[in-house]
Amino acid sequence: MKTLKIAIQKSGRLNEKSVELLKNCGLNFENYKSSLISPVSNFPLEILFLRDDDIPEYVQDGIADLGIVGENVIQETEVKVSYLQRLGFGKCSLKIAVPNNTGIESIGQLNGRSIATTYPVILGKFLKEQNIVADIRTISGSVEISPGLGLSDAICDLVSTGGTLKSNGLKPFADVMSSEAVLIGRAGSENEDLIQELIQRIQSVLRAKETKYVVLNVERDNLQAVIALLPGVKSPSVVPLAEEGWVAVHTVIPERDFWDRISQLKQAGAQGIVVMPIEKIIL
Ligand SMILES: Nc1ncnc2c1ncn2[C@@H]1O[C@H](COP(=O)(O)OP(=O)(O)OP(=O)(O)O)[C@@H](O)[C@H]1O
Ligand SMILES: O=P(O)(O)OC[C@H]1O[C@H](OP(=O)(O)OP(=O)(O)O)[C@H](O)[C@@H]1O
Ligand SMILES: [Mg+2]
Repeated sequence: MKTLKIAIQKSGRLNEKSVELLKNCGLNFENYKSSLISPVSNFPLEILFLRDDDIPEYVQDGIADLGIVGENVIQETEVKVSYLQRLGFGKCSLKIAVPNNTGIESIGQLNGRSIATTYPVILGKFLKEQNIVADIRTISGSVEISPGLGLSDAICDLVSTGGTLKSNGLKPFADVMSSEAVLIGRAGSENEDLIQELIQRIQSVLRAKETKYVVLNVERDNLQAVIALLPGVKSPSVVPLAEEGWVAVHTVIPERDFWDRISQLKQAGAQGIVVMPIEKIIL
């Protein structure tokens, strides 16, 4: 049988979450710091540990069948790959930032200025769309210190908490793109069946992350009111309790409005609410 290859980041921001996702899919593999390639013992898959910049090209060229990488890297490398699944981690934004005390107040004032970045392709396209002609200074890291060193008037870099900008006396000025980790592949792969199997496993893990399993007790008289508040995968399971007139309701609740729903359920008569994490939801 053919063995698939998936490329993930060797070390850095996406490594841990990528490994965790694959492990949660039930894949068994060793994850030594020195491993560059690791076979999966219970699925026809090998994991390649790479610099994230190389991942889109490896997938485009068919060296890897799949990859996990930030959208920012895909856009910057301008490769042709298919987005198979958004993964919900590595969320950040690419922003232009300027020193706190700068005279630059509007986007038009970037004309004729210099902007340091590790993303010259994305920034170049953005400036063109905005009809700005600026001097893009491509550097390979520590972008935030360049205005302080007199290397540039502004920067364009990834931001999540904003802590790095703040500690370097910079403020966000314009949003260029938002990004998260995505699963990428190549159109027309000959291993479509195996790829689909892996995507379904990944989706079942992602679905489970967004929901909680809830068991609650309620008097039969209040059962309909409680059921009306439950979304559930299908209708909830209702199990009679030893105590006459009471039932246990088993259901699945989305994480996003969890606490609102729990307080509504309590008001409707739910008691003894037990909440459990879900490992996988297979549709
Ligand atoms: N502050 C952040 N918060 C959340 N996600 C981030 C942040 N910074 C970067 N990312 C995402 O994580 C990806 C990897 O970031 P990292 O800093 O590890 O890259 P790198 O230094 O280029 O790593 P490599 O050594 O693999 O080339 C980025 O391309 C981006 O998609
Ligand atoms: O808004 P914040 O939460 O402060 O995050 C932003 C920082 O994170 C990224 O760098 P990272 O820490 O990954 O280091 P790197 O420059 O070595 O890639 C990015 O290049 C910023 O410097
Ligand atoms: Mg990189």
